[in-house]
Amino acid sequence: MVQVPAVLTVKNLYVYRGGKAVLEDVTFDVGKEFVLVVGPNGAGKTTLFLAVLNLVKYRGEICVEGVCGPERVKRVGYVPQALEVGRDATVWEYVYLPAKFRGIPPEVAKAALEEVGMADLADRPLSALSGGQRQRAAIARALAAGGDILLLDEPLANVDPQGRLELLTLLRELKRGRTILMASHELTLPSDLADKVLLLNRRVVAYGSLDEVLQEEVLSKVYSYVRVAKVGGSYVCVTEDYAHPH
Ligand SMILES: Nc1ncnc2c1ncn2[C@@H]1O[C@H](COP(=O)(O)OP(=O)(O)OP(=O)(O)O)[C@@H](O)[C@H]1O
Repeated sequence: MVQVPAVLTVKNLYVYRGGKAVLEDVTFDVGKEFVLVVGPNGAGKTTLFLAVLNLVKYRGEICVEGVCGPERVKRVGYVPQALEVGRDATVWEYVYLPAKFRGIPPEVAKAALEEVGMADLADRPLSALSGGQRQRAAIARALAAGGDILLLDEPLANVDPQGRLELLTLLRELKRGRTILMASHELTLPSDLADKVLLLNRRVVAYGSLDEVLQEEVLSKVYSYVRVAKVGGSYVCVTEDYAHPH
């Protein structure tokens, strides 16, 4: 695997929720690259993101270029699975609000809206957006607040095919010069999107290039049914969870 300088490092991470370990001894690092975070339901993908954001109690070390305390969060932008939005807010209000709280000038939020191709929709109420447009607005919000490390929690879920194509194009552009972790249930994605795959199931089951991890014998360690094919420029992976992932 190509070695790139680490931006985000996670070392011996443990998280307990509801009295049980949901992440155990998780260690990996990520440079300026795009990492797909996969694993069955309840594998700990969202919990990993919450720990990076300092939103759950954890044991272990999480650092952004040597900053391991809560200040590291200023570098991290988060796009949650369910977008908590007031439906009356406009795109601009939604995108600029967290940046405003951090004292970031509006120009940065404007540039973020432009980067996701939504500058012309700034005055539109969020309730009038499609699923794909909402995801793009959420990405702009995360970028505007200063996040050059982006944590995207299943951004392709509930997005129609056209929106999906637009999002994939945007994600390819965003990954230049940034660190992106994207949780996904779906493993059928263009192979040039991600640089690496982190296969989680409470622990790190595998971490490596797509060719290394998207293999039936690797994926079958956590999924009950797996078929993988490489078709044209894409991996086509069909998986089914075990009834009890742990
Ligand atoms: N607030 C909570 N209190 C207690 N346990 C929780 C809480 N939130 C999540 N969990 C548990 O933590 C484990 C990991 O959940 P998490 O949401 O991180 O997994 P995930 O991989 O993101 O799952 P999914 O793919 O279904 O979104 C699960 O067993 C879940 O039941």
